[in-house]
Amino acid sequence: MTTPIPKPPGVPLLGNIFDVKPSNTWDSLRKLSEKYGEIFQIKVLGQTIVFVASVALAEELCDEKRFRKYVGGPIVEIRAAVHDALFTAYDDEPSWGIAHRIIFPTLRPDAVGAQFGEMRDLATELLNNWRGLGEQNKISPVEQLNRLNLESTTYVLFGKRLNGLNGPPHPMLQAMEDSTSEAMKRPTRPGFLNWLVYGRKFKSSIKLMRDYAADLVKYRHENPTDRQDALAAMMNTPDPETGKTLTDSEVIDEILSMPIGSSTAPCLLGFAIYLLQKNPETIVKAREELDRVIGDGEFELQHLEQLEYVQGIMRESLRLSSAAPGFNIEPRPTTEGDKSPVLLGGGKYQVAHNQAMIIVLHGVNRDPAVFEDPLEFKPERMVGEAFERLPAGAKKWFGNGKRVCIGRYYALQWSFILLAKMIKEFDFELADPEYKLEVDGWFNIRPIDFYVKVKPRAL
Ligand code: HEM
Repeated sequence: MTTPIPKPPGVPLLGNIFDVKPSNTWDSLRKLSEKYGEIFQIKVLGQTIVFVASVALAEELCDEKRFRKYVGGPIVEIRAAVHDALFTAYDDEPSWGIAHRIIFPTLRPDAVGAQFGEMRDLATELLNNWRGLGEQNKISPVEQLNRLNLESTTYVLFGKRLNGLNGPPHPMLQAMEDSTSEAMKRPTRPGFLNWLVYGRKFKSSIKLMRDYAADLVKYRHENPTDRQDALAAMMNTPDPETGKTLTDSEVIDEILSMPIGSSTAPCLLGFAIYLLQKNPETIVKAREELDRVIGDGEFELQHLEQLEYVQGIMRESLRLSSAAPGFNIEPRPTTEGDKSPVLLGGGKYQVAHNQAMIIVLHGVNRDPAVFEDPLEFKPERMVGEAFERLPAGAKKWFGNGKRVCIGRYYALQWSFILLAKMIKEFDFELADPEYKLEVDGWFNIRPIDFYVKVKPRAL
C-alpha cells in the first residue's frame, strides 16, 4: 500500500491556483514545504506537479538511471530567448552535448583558476567605489553585486568591459529580470493572455538580451585577441565528438545563458551578508582566518584552499539561502514505453510514469533528518570531514548529474573572492536594524528591500 501524496485542498475547477502566488512562486512553495514536509503535490491549469523537499527523496530523484531533468514550465518559456541552449535543451536534443563539450573546458577548475586575477581586480574596483561612499551611505548589496556579476561575466568569459559598476545600471540587468519573471508567470496564465497582454514586453526584453550577446560577438570580430575564453570556444572551437561548431544563433543562445545563470551568485552573497550580520561571531572567526592567511599582502588563488572557514560560510549560505531554489526532474522513459507508475521512498509513494517533479531546495537544505538545528547558521558543519560526511542529496545547490550547473566552479570562485574581500575589508551594518528577511525572485531568489551601510573595516 502506498501513502497518498498530500495536497492542499484547492478549489473546484481551478485546483490549487490560489496556493501558489505567481508573483512569488518560490515563497509559496517554501510555505507548502514547511506545512507538508518531504513531498506534496498541487494541480494548476489541469497539470499536477509533485514537489520533493527532503534529502532522501532528493537523492533518490538524482539517480540518473531512473530520472532526468524535466524541461517544462518556465524553462520552456525562456526558450523563446535562448532556444535549445545548455539550460533549456530537452534531454534528447543533440545541441546540449555539442555545446557542453565546447564550453565546459573553459569553465573547468583549472580554467577558472586562471580567471582568478580578473575576478579579484573587478571585485576590487567595486569595493573601491564603496570606500568613497562616506559615512551616511545605504546600499543594496544585491543591486551592487548584480552590477559586478554582469561586469565580471561579460569581461572574464567574453572579454569586453561594460563599465557598468557606476552610473545607470546596464539595461541587460532589467531585461534579465523582466524576461525571467515573465517566464515564471506564463505557465500560470491562459495562453491567449500571455500572447495578447504580456507578449510585447517579453519580446522586447528578449531582443535586448540578444542584442547584448550579438554586440559581444561583433566586438570580438572587431578586436581580435588570443584570449582563450568562453567566447573564443563558442565562436571557434569544434565539438571534439561531432566536429560541429556552434552556429551564429547558437553562440548568441549560449552567451545569453551565462549571465542569466550567473545572476544567482549575487543573490547568494546578499543572503551571506544578511546571515553574517545576524551571526557576528562568524565574522570574528572569518577575519582571524583571513588575516592569518592573506595578511597585508595581495589576495592570490593559492589562498583559497587555506580559507576553510570562509568556504564554510559560503556553503552554509548556499544551504540556508537556496539561492537557486530548485530544479525539475521527471522519470526517465523506458525503451519499452512502460507506463507503470513509478515508486518513490522504497515504495512509500507512487507517481505517474511521466510525472513532473520539482526538488524544493528550501526543504531539502533544512531537512532535520540531516542537519542538526537546521535553521541555525553554522559554517563549521560545512568544513572538512563534517562536510564530506553529508549525504550527496544534501549538497544539490548546483543541480545534478549531467545537467549540473556548468558554471559551478566559476560561481564558487567568484563568490569566494567577494566574500573573503568583503569580510576582510568592510564592516557592514543593517540600514534598518529591525529588518525582517523577505525573499523573492524568479530563476533565483534574493533578499528583498535589504539595505546595509558599508564602511572600511575598523582595525
Ligand atoms: C551560486 C551560483 C549558482 C547557482 C546556485 C547555480 C545553480 C544552478 C542549478 C541548480 C542548475 C541546474 C538547473 C536545472 O537542473 O534545471 C544550474 C544550471 C546551469 N547554470 Fe548555474 N548556478 C550558479 C551560477 C552559475 C554561473 C556562474 C553560470 C555561468 C557562468 C551558470 C550557468 C548555468 C547553466 C548554463 C546551466 C545549465 C547547465 C546544463 O543544463 O547543462 N550558473 N545552475
